[in-house]
Amino acid sequence: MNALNPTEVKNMLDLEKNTKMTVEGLNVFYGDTHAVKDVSLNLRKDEVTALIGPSGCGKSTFLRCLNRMNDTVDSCRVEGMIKLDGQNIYDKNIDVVQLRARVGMVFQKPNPFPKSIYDNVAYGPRIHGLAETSADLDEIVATSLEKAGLWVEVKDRLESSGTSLSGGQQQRLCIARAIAVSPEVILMDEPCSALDPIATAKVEQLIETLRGKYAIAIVTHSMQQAARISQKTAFFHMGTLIEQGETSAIFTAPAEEKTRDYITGRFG
Ligand SMILES: Nc1ncnc2c1ncn2[C@@H]1O[C@H](COP(=O)(O)OP(=O)(O)OP(=O)(O)O)[C@@H](O)[C@H]1O
Repeated sequence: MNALNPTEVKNMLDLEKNTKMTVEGLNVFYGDTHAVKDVSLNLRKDEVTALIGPSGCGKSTFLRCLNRMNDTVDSCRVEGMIKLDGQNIYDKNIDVVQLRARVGMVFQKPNPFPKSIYDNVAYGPRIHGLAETSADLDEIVATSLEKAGLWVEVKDRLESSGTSLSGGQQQRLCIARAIAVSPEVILMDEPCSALDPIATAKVEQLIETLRGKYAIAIVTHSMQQAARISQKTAFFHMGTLIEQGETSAIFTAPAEEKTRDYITGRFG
């Protein structure tokens, strides 16, 4: 075998250094339904990865395995290996509450708690003991709201209910809530599908500002959105990962016919 040249070695080390999560041979079943079939995919800490594909192809199931949200579904069985920084997240010694702080999630429908804006963001840091004093907590809440691009809009009404905000603001509040516990990965399951175009644009801008600070995986039905916000794209079809790669390549020169048919709107 030929030795690797220095550039190849550097590329391999960079890849290793920037990989946050690795998924190898993932199979997921709901009873007899084989929802995800032998999927292997890595998430890098400096990138947004978009998961696309027609309804029912297993995108959400895949995403929900990354922080063990599927543990809550009785019929769900997960096989294969998912590692966070090299550690198997399905290991019996893993504390799932800690895991979900490290791998946060934002859902399709904004789901703020029926509490004040302040308490929505403070909830996680409180239960994880991240603030020693109330001033520390104030600081975490303010910083998280700033990072979520919501601070200016809510700083004078922190005691108002989170549910009193507009849909787009609620979604950014949910992102602030995820950020508040200093996650390393943020999973987003169609975070804009319940939002109007202006609120969608704000969330997309926010994702762009979060890129590089967190590994981000986003399920989206909008191919325009995937093209705008992601660096990597993975195309699923009937539980199988058909193709993955640079977003620009997937959308301009897909290798697989199925991918081409999907992105050109022939099915889905
Ligand atoms: N809780 C569940 N119980 C049983 N089957 C489920 C459950 N959740 C998903 N499935 C099945 O698993 C398969 C994959 O569903 P999944 O929701 O992951 O697809 P998806 O690509 O995210 O779809 P969509 O784009 O419509 O949200 C489907 O056949 C679905 O019916």
